[in-house]
Amino acid sequence: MTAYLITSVSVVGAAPTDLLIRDGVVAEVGPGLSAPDATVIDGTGLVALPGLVDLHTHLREPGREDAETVESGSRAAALGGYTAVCAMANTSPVADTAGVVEQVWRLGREAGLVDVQPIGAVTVGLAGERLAELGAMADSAARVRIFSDDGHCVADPKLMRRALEYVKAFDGIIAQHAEEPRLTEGAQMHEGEVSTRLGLIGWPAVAEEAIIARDVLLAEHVGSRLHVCHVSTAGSVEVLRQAKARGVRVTAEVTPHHLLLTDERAESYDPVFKVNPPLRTAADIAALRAALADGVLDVIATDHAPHAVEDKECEWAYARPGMLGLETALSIALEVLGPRWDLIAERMSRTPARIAGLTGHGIDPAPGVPANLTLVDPSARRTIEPTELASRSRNTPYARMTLPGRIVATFLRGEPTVLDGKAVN
Ligand SMILES: NC(=O)N[C@@H](CC(=O)O)C(=O)O
Ligand SMILES: [Zn+2]
Ligand SMILES: [Zn+2]
Repeated sequence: MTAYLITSVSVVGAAPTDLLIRDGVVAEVGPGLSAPDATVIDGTGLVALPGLVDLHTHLREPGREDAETVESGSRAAALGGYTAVCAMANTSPVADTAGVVEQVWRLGREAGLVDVQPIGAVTVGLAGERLAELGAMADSAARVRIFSDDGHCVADPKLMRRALEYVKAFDGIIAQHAEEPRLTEGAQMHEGEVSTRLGLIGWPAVAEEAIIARDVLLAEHVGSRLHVCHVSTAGSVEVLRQAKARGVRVTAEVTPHHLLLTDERAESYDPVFKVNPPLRTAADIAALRAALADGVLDVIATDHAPHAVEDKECEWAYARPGMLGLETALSIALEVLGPRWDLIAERMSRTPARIAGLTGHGIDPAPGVPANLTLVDPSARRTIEPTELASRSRNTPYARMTLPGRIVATFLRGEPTVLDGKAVN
């Protein structure tokens, strides 16, 4: 195993120091380290962060390997500075049994680029009718702790209650895609001025807020853990703020795209901007950013949603919702938050690792800590070229945009997965 000496690097924004990585851990931290056998990486101007952790990734395997595989998505993740991702269950077949979650987990180990932690479905086939084998998935080799029907809402309140009750036994979490289906029938974009002007059926903010309000009450009643996926509206933030003030065990995530892009992007009719929940208004973005800073929103999660060309390059109404996220998330965080490294580490690494129970991740580089970390060049700017992404899909909403920050290297348990900005394997 090669040792790595990273010189003059800022650890989460602190004054420059040296980092020695050896035998899978951070062996030493301090100025003027020497290690003759180590490969030296000049860290001048770079920031070391604990490896990023994504609570919400779609890897598409099994079933849509043309759009992404566990391996291609893992490579995209590593290039984005991630050392662990949670893989959503809306694959084909659905990850609703111990067999499928173990398959995804095993594929992740074989790829070896990030730790892939499968999320299990809440209901059989994501159909919202009966609970999946949550216990069998929890007891499987994949040790599933987060369950979600993401892509669909667990709309039936009785099923949602039973799911929350069930996972309480092993301190599991239900991660909800909050969308009241009756309020979003035929919806194409955010319901507001722009949808009226374009004549597209709207997806009202209240369809999200009503489910979150119901679910925090259910979680409170049951005393169980709820996680809210991709929060997109100012009203949702207020519901969450009140629930947290009451002590409800709820956590919430926001995506990079909901922090940056507005519903006006739909004016182009370019389906790359079609996503669920839809892009909202500037006022929503302001509320989401404030909530991310004050902690009502716990986590930035990518909702990386690769789609094949034929599912995206078609008429808006027929296009699948979803956008790529893994390879651009840190740049968007820098664009939105600026160089607030401690906040970035908290929202993109420490807190998501804690929520998912991923031991060894989300820990700032310090002696003895597993060497799961990433090196960022904050002064670099890069123009996003879809064909240069490692994802098998091309549906990035940031094509040809110039964004701050570049991932220089990523280490998983002391082994580089990315060096000089390029994937190692
Ligand atoms: N976000 C999306 O627009 N799409 C996701 C599903 C989801 O996250 O709801 C997908 O699987 O493509
Ligand atoms: Zn969703
Ligand atoms: Zn999703």
